[in-house]
Amino acid sequence: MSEVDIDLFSDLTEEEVRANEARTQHLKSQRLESIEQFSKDPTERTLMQNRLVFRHTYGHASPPPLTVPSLLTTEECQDILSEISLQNSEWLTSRHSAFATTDIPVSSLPNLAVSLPALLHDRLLSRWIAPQFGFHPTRDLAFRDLFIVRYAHDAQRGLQMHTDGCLVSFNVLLNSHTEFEGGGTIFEGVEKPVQIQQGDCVIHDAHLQHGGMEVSSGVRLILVGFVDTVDTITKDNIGRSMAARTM
Ligand SMILES: O=C(O)CCC(=O)C(=O)O
Ligand SMILES: [Fe+2]
Repeated sequence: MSEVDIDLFSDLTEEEVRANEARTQHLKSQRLESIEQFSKDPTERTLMQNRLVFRHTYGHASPPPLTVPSLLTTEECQDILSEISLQNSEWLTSRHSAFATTDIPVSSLPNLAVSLPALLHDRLLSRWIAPQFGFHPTRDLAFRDLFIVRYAHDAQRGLQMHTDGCLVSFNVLLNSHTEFEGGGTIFEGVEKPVQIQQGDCVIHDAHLQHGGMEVSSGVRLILVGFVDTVDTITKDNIGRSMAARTM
């Protein structure tokens, strides 16, 4: 074949389209066959198997959001908020590129950077998120990001509909619901916004479209977490630090 015969932009022939479809179908059924042979118990499967089962189960339809009441006590919520005032932390608006929140990363708060992820790992990842989504309670999951978000009637009021770049997301209301009007999390397919009490937590599949309902008065403060499998978080962190070194 001469160079002029190669047209990268030509449409595939009907035969090639059929062959591609058959290959995709074959891969799908191979994947399904191997998933069916996995143990039904997530603690007996590997991390990669658990991830495959998660994708297979929720790839086409997300489960409805789940509310965990009183994940944090009122005192614990207040301690988190006092730490922000104590550190005189600056609210950032450029950490999440596409759907930016006004936020502070927990990693920048010295008295919470280690203790809060540890507490949430135990109380939320192991007890709720791992069993709910088919992961090993202690081995598989970690936080890709953990941050405190501020919505206010005279600043950022809400957040448009989006999906998060992780497997599972959650938010915990940190201040009292009496300190604002409106607010809550809107989910595709859920009629009313999910409005929780101080310390309660809403967990959801990160691919379920959701957004922050605008506050019409006052201030709403939430703790947001993006949860993923430890292997992908480690890989992305290595990639990021290598990119930083070559800059
Ligand atoms: O405001 C909320 O309830 C949702 C926040 C959120 O989805 C996010 O920060 O990614
Ligand atoms: Fe989100």
